[in-house]
Amino acid sequence: MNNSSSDAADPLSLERPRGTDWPEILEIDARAFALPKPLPADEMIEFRNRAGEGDTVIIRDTGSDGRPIVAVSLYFPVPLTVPGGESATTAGLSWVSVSATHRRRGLLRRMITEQYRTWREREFPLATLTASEGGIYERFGFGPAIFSHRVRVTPASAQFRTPPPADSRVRYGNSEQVVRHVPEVHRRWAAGRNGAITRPETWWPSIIADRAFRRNSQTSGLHYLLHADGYAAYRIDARDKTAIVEDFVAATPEAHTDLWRVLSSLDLVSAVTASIPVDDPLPHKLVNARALEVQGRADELWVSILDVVAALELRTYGADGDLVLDVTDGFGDRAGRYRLTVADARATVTRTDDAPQAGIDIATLSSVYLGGVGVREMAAAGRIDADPEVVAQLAAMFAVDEAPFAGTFF
Ligand SMILES: CC(=O)SCCNC(=O)CCNC(=O)[C@H](O)C(C)(C)COP(=O)(O)OP(=O)(O)OC[C@H]1O[C@@H](n2cnc3c(N)ncnc32)[C@H](O)[C@@H]1OP(=O)(O)O
Repeated sequence: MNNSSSDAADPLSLERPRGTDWPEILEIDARAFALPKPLPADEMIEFRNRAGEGDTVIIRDTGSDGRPIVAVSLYFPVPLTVPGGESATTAGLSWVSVSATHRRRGLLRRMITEQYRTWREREFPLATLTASEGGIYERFGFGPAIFSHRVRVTPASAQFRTPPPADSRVRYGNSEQVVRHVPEVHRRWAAGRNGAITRPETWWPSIIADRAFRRNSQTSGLHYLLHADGYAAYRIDARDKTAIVEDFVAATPEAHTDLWRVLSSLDLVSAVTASIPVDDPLPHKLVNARALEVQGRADELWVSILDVVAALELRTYGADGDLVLDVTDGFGDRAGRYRLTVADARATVTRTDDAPQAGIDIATLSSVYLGGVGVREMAAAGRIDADPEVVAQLAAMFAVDEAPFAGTFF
């Protein structure tokens, strides 16, 4: 597709935006996401740098006065670490907005159909997204693949089992130290962490700038705690004296303990909130595990396997095996039978006509791909059609040592 597509009867034209369209795109997006105002100009420039590396589509209502843009969708290249440590460049779908005046007329479906065509052409093995609502994306072959826990730690009762070191090994960082240390340690952490998103260079200026639109009059700017092998960024909400951890990276167990020890002993702070992996060791490091309360579970990252062969061959596996999967796909072109043969943790995947041992739809396969959703749970929910011994075999193959965690919203 070159610049626009619409037929004579349909005034809704799907196009690639021009540079001058961006202020209008930001307005549509702010309105659709119920934000107080569009991104400020400096943020917009950095955002367009990100978007420029992917692809943006808009839909223009050419039949209305002013030919307004009524829908937008874009993707960035998002590097994701898969089980075994390989980094896959995924198509990270984002900023999907349809004007309230044009909703439920198939505009989202039209944009995703076009994006999907581009992703297949550009040979992305996977697509990813962070979802505003849970009921939208399964129909397009996405499944929630990473869950996280929203936790609240009460400093008054959070005492560590081990005594504190003489020196905390943690210091507050000034902006120069943050720029030098934070992207580097984040990269180091993400390189080996199942499910981690490695933030591209173009993302950092906006993250570190922490511009005023990210907070209100009662919340502070980010305070960075730096450790040789990690960091934590939190802001204070002065209304209830809570610390909100917005970013936490620990590349070693020691950094995890040292940073949490400081966070959970902030004077005059009634509670510390954070999003952590579902298998985070923090509660077990505390004398009283109830000092950490799990307040909710969030679907942190959705995944869609775009190329079944490439995606399944990218990750490593917990057990050897040889199974034929019958994959169904109600949206794209991924349906078919695939033989998955795993030897020494690596897979060979081929298309086959052989009889399948398990039936699974593409969204379910995408959910279990990183090991963050269990094969047994999905089979028990009726989402995988297989005999119990095949389920046990698949579960052993897809098992991972640590639950995936993305750590970045986009
Ligand atoms: C990755 C991200 O960016 S997540 C952010 C998504 N955006 C938002 O939440 C912003 C506010 N919402 C919106 O802008 C719009 O309502 C959107 C983008 C969610 C939906 O756009 P629409 O153009 O109305 O969707 P469209 O008419 O193409 O619907 C496509 C399908 O999704 C379904 N659908 C759309 N929105 C929802 C929803 N919120 N919950 C459940 N199903 C939905 C439709 O019923 C339709 O189903 P079908 O084709 O299987 O019959």
